[in-house]
Amino acid sequence: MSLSGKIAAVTGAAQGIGKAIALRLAREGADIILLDVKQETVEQAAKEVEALGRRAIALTADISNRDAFQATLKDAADQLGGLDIMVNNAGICQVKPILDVTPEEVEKIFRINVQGVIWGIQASAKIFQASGKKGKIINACSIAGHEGFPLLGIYSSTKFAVRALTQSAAKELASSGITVNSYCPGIVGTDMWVEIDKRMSEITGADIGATYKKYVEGIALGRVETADDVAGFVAFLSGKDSDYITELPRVLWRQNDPRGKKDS
Ligand SMILES: NC(=O)C1=CN([C@@H]2O[C@H](COP(=O)(O)OP(=O)(O)OC[C@H]3O[C@@H](n4cnc5c(N)ncnc54)[C@H](O)[C@@H]3O)[C@@H](O)[C@H]2O)C=CC1
Ligand SMILES: CC(=O)C(C)=O
Repeated sequence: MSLSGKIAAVTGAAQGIGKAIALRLAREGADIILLDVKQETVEQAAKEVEALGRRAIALTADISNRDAFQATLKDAADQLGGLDIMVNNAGICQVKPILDVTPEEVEKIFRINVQGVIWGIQASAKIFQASGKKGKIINACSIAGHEGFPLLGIYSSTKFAVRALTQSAAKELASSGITVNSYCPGIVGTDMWVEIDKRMSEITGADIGATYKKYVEGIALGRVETADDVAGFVAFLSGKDSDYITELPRVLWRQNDPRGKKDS
């Protein structure tokens, strides 16, 4: 697929899945706006994009700060000549029993994982609409957005919210030709999982590495997902071949059996 001539923004692009997405979209020909709270590493990631022959702008911004996030994104899009693809990837995890979680902790993760996605949808949709572009919005959900996991309850609830936002935005923005989808990885071997494993071991007493191993052993394909696996799917959602896909993931419409029997 070619993304030549396209401009993509990726949040949380300093490392992990976001960085892999930024580099993959650049390899497909897109110029990239990379945004993260980590200044040094996001600038380094932008240099890697430039080394692929693409234009890159590194932004240091916090997606939970609506005004600053939206203003820096708009400036960068103006500088590069527009925006075609918005990847709302940045997010944080939290490992804690529901009974122990504090109001500050709940507020923090919802401000980043949920509000940050809302501000990203708003900012990019307004840029697409102003330019008349049929842009693509792609949000980071998770398998935890489909099933609540023990000790990941608050995190899971933020990802359920991302799924709802994706579905609603897809319906609201379809008339502007904007598609809205999300990716829902399982266990991806990034720093996020290093942190989850460490926190799980503090809470449960399991050895370091044991929780990660247990989760990975349950994967049907027999190996952990990589950031590049996720980036490949996001590249598909960014390109022309996915033009008629919106509101992914969704529960497929249940159809009656044409022979007259109802499916169960
Ligand atoms: N690693 C995994 O197993 C899975 C991850 N995900 C989701 O994928 C996304 C990326 O995850 P990873 O790359 O694994 O995480 P990571 O922790 O390795 O990287 C996240 C990046 O987001 C940035 N970030 C965090 N808060 C930010 C904020 N307020 N504003 C701007 N940037 C911020 C961090 O600085 C970091 O560079 C997250 O939304 C995560 O919830 C979903 C399913 C599985
Ligand atoms: C971090 C995350 O989303 C999972 C499911 O591990």
